[in-house]
Amino acid sequence: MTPGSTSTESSVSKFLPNPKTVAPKAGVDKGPIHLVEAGLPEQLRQLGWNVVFDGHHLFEEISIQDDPPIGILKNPRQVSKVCEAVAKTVGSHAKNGQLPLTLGGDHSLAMGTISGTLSQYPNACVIWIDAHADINTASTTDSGNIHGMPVSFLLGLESTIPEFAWVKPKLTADRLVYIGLRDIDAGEKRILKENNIKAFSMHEVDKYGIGKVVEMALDHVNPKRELPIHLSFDVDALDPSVAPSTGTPVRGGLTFREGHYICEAIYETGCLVSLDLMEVNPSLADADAVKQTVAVGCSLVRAALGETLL
Ligand SMILES: NC(=[NH2+])NCCC[C@H](N)C(=O)O
Ligand SMILES: [Mn+2]
Ligand SMILES: [Mn+2]
Repeated sequence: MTPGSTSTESSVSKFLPNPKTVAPKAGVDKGPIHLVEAGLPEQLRQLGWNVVFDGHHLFEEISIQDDPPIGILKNPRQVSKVCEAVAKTVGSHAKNGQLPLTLGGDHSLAMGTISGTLSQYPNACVIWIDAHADINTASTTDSGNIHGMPVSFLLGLESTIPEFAWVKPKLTADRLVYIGLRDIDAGEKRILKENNIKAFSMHEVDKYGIGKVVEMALDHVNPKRELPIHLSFDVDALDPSVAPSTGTPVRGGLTFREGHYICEAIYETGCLVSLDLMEVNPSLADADAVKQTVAVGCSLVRAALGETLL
């Protein structure tokens, strides 16, 4: 076990939606396979975790033949079903006292992971590391990509689609904080303001430094450092020079160290109960870029699970 932890097991659960139907750009489903093949489970064992690896979830059984758009939302039934299955699996790992690590896959999966986490830890807070807010509703989304919407479902800001009725709005706006934002749609800006959601964009990272930003983020969602934390890390929060293989890269992102610092600081709280690493997409870059992104992904996860520099 990692120093200071009790009998928590790391449950490496890997979930991927059907690439053809869920990911706006095919290939995001292959990210987890690369992370696992790069040796992530073994690296976590080296850190002292007892890793229970669920295997690669391809969700063929959920392959829905007829999934026409709802409004402009793409593959809504498929995404909903996969996320619901993910919610159940994450919830049952958490119930067993394990720490679910979910490797994506696109960020719509966080609807599942966070629902699962909240089923076991109803008072958990969410720290969302991303270039994007992923808080569009069915009426604000321009792309129709559900990976740009999971937060609005989790907060109950989007509840007009019966296919997603299983997503119960168990998260409240005051238990959510963002770090790394820099590409926000107009409708999302309005939603963030109207709901008083705390967000540290790259502007604040530049202004205060990452140490202060993480401290302020924790002070907002977890002032006494006593609530369970779900960390949802979209690899596109990092600058594309650090993590190039991702579907929606945005320049001006977190440095390698800033990304790792966030993970280290959250681990240090002792409150982490569930972790996502999303949006590694090996099909979108040359082999060296893929290797680099996968290596960074593995090392972010290690940092969030206790690896230290000294
Ligand atoms: N998980 C992601 N990569 N999200 C990007 C979302 C981009 C854009 N805001 C959209 O809604 O389509
Ligand atoms: Mn995202
Ligand atoms: Mn993103």
